[in-house]
Amino acid sequence: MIKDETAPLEAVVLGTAMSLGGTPDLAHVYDPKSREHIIDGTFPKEEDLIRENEAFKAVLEKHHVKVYRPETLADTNQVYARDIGMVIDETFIMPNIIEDREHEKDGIAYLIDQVSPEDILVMPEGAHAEGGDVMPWKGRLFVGYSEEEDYQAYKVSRTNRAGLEFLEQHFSNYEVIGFELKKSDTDAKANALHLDCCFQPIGRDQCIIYKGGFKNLSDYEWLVAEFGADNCIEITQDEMYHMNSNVFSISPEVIVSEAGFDRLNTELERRGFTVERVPYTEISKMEGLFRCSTLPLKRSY
Ligand SMILES: NC(=O)NCCC[C@H](N)C(=O)O
Repeated sequence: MIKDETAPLEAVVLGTAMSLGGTPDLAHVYDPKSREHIIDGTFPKEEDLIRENEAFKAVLEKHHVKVYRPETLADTNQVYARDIGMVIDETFIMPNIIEDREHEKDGIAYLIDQVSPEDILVMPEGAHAEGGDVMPWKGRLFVGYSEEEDYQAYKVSRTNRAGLEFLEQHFSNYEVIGFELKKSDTDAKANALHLDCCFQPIGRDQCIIYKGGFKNLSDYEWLVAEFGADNCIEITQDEMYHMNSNVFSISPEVIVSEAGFDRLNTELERRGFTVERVPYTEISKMEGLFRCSTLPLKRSY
């Protein structure tokens, strides 16, 4: 059962960096930050990614979370488990994701086999959504998406209107609210790859938000009004680039955050959160962080 972003976590799929397949060539890159690091010769090494990813696993286990791993597929980047499936209520949704990453789904097939068939929802052709864009929160379903023009124009546009409408049809118990995101295939500072790259609810009624990630100012303003300005931690463009909104909630009180996010971590502690600091800078080079690395299966209510 998953109804929100922060209830105490019981079980999760954590992506793996094993058998990453080395540095991709530019023809096979699908986000601007990886692209930047390939060009600069700073694309992360598998051993460093594994070290960071295992440190995250240790923190999850310290908090008694059952951690499942994808089956390792040869030469496949499986770090970001978030995007390849999603759980809403008791339903496991198998979405249509970017073709370059479709193969990653094979790694979690063994887990999906354990879900009863009536709890599996397969997205129809033409509807696209990735888990990083989808967030249940207090009876609402926040969805980052692109309208057709952007969806066709950008590789980093991953959820389309048909995906949004599919969620609307199947989760009529939620009020589905779509937010168009700003996209760039070449400039990571001008790109909100997924909704969780510019926004995430935390605690019971707070959020982390980057204004510039929203294509329409009115969406950002709506969220700030909804959460209340005092309950929003606003982050800068640089903080967005370093993925400050992509922390991960183990519970309403405990947040996993990057060890070097000084301003954010201090602010979270000032607000009463327990911050579990994990070094994750190498993983951040591929335009994802903690939330992106996880696919929560069960939170307790
Ligand atoms: N939820 C997320 O934002 N996931 C990060 C995915 C990063 C990966 N390089 C991608 O472009 O799909």
